[in-house]
Amino acid sequence: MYAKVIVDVPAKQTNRAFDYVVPLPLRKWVEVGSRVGVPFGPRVLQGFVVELQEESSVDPKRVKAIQHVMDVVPPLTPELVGLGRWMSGMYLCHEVTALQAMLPGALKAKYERGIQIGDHAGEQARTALPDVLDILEFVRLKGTVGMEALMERFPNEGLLVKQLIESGALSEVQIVKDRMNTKKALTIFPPEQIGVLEDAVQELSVRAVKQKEVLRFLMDHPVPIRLAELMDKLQVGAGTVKSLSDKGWFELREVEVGRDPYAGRTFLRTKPLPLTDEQDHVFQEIQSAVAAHRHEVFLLQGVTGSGKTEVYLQSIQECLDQGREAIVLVPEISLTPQMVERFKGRFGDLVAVLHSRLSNGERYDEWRKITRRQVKVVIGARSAIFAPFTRIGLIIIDEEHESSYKQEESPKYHAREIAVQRALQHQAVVVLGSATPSLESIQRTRSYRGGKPSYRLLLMQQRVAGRPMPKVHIVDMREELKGGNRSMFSRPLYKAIEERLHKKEQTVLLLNRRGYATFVMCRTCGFVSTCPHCDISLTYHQSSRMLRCHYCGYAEREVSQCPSCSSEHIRHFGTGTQRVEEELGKLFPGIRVIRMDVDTTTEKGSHEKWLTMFREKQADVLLGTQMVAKGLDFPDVTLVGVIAADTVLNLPDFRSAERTFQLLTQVAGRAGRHEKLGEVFVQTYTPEHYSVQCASRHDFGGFANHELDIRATLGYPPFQRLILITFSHEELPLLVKSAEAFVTRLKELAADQLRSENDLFSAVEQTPEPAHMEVLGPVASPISRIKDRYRFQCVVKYRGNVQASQLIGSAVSWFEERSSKEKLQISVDVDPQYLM
Ligand SMILES: Nc1ncnc2c1ncn2[C@@H]1O[C@H](COP(=O)(O)OP(=O)(O)OP(=O)(O)O)[C@@H](O)[C@H]1O
Ligand SMILES: [Zn+2]
Ligand SMILES: [Zn+2]
Repeated sequence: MYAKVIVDVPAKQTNRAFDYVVPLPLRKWVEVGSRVGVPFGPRVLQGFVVELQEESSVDPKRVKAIQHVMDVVPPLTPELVGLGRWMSGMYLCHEVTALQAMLPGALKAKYERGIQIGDHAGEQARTALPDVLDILEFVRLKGTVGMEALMERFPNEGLLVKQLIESGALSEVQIVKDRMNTKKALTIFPPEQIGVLEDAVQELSVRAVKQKEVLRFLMDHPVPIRLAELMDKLQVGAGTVKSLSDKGWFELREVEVGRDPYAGRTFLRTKPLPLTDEQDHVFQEIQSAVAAHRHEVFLLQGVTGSGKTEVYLQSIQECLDQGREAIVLVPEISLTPQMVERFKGRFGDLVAVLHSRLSNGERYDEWRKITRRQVKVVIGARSAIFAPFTRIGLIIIDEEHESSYKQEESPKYHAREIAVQRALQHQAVVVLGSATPSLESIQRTRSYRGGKPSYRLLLMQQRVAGRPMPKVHIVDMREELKGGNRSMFSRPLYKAIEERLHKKEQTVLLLNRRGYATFVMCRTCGFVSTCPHCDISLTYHQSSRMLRCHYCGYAEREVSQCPSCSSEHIRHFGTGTQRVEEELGKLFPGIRVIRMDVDTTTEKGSHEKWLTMFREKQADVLLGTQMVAKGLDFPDVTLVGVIAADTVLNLPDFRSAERTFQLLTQVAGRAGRHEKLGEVFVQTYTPEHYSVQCASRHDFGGFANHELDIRATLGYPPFQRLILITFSHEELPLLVKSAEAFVTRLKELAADQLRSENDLFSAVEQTPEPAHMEVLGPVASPISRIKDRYRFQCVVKYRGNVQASQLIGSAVSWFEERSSKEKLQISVDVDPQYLM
């Protein structure tokens, strides 16, 4: 038997599968998805088995053998291995990079695997076959057995061992000298004859109050308890407990604990709520697709507070009832304890939580619950999309428009695309939910394939219980300036905050820090410098005092007078949260402000801490960046203020209007979600802009139509797709020369393909849209130098049946063959979220 193995060296030369013999003793242990050690040149490397076959076309004398297998249960499923191949073609990354991205960090480190007796060994032992007893006995005697020792002793029992692990009779662990090891905790085991503690209490001196308290507690609760928990409960020191165990009243020893980050927290079980008509309609659609095992993608557009989460919960229940599994993605910053609580409250221990604030070890424990089939639901941020489930029925992506679903480093995948790809393999349903769906997704509900829209649109236009949407006021900051107000707070917003302080209600203030001080705007008339070729605002470069276009390279000198109204109040624009906080303090002495931004939330758990404080009304104002805009559900928030809506609007990015609309809608949605009415003030220098106007009317449809028209005219997504190619080199002249050579070659390749493609189209007379591809640039990247490397970029725009990734792949190979010694780096970003 032969295995095709992808070795763990992300390089062009190793970006293919190599053939290895599977030696006889390993045959029962190796599967597609197994990690193996293979000889490669002088070294032994880690690799992934991606295929098994009876024959190999490689000369048998030259084929080497797999040395060892690293895990009993392969960390990847055959489906994920296939996904890795797809990703490498789609996103132009090394296959091994894609596979590695699917594993929890703990598994990427150097380590060894071992087998121990599991929690359920006892049950097995009673009913088991002699073979099983042999294995269990062997492991029991050794404590921890290395993979190799086990395989040597039971070469033919691979399947059986896997079954034992699945049933919990054995458990796979990491034997590492490192921190990743499974965690142990000192635990108290009360004696079986609990009555003896009564004697102990009598024996102790009257002054040993604390010790007696511990013993009494154990008599009332005669079950094992962690030392830390007991100390916490009774407010006693470790010494007190230790002295009791030294006297032999009970046993104190270390046991392995799952690092469940939510351990010890009790989640109130919740029952499904009776659905509103709108919710029920949506739920029926989703549930019937799930029940029919029909692959379908739904776009659920529901206004803020319409009760999307309840629909998710009931759909998941439906999926579980069918014996299938569900993945829920939420943006990292919405993955708060409140969010987790809603899922754990409904599904209890069937839920695993994966997010980046967990330590490597915690993540690994959660991930193991999936491979051990202990959980049926995974809730997590982007990378949870790779959860190694084998019977997926439903994948939910909440806030599907969020740009954080796109990974910025290789593999530069979009979780939405991965979700659809995986769901296709599982005949599963995808639900993309948002109050402000991305235009890409909206367009897919309107474009038909085989008579059906690619995505199906489901709508929820009412808030639950007939609660009204908050009233949104647009405040024209140009008028404020004319009226002599130079403060960053307009008079209406000032009054509104004052009122809330008086009524003891709460306020959320949003300041967008992205794009800090980068664009130039006239404070008198709102004029913003834009590129004459691209309809995108120019970026101010402090060092050269120039304004530049990041798409086409156009540049102009900084101006000191507004070209539109000749005012001298023109300057680069931006303000920080800290300054807003100071000003609040001056305007409203004694005001209690919680500031949430990157500076105040770096510490683990700080994000949750601030939100809890705010929920408990320890502050009047929650002031922050984007992180205050999403998912928060506080009953006493009746006012939302946006300090400057324009900061996003004028970013040099074709998505800036979309992002502005999304942000304004999301943050407005935080107000008045419960009994009290909500009110929103949006301060802006461009009150007439359609993104501001539509957001103020809660008019998603109007915004989408307007924006789609513009995108169609300018040839931007979703009508054309983009690929960003970035070149970098230490020497500028070489970089420019290479980038130009690359672009020339790419254009040649594209011309060839397009010719044949469009010939084909005209031959069959059925072209929905003719294939088209253009290459813009190369121009200097917006960030023109990083770590002493200069950067240039080009943007590929294409539509129709163009194999753009493949074309770029060929151009990259062509280039690398010619210039192997030059240190030019090329990085490719398919469907980039930011063109930087
Ligand atoms: N059928 C229902 N009956 C009563 N209350 C409900 C129902 N569905 C949801 N709710 C409540 O309505 C509130 C808003 O629901 P939820 O948070 O799910 O909205 P959402 O659409 O996810 O909002 P957002 O997009 O703003 O996060 C919650 O407090 C929720 O418990
Ligand atoms: Zn002006
Ligand atoms: Zn331009």
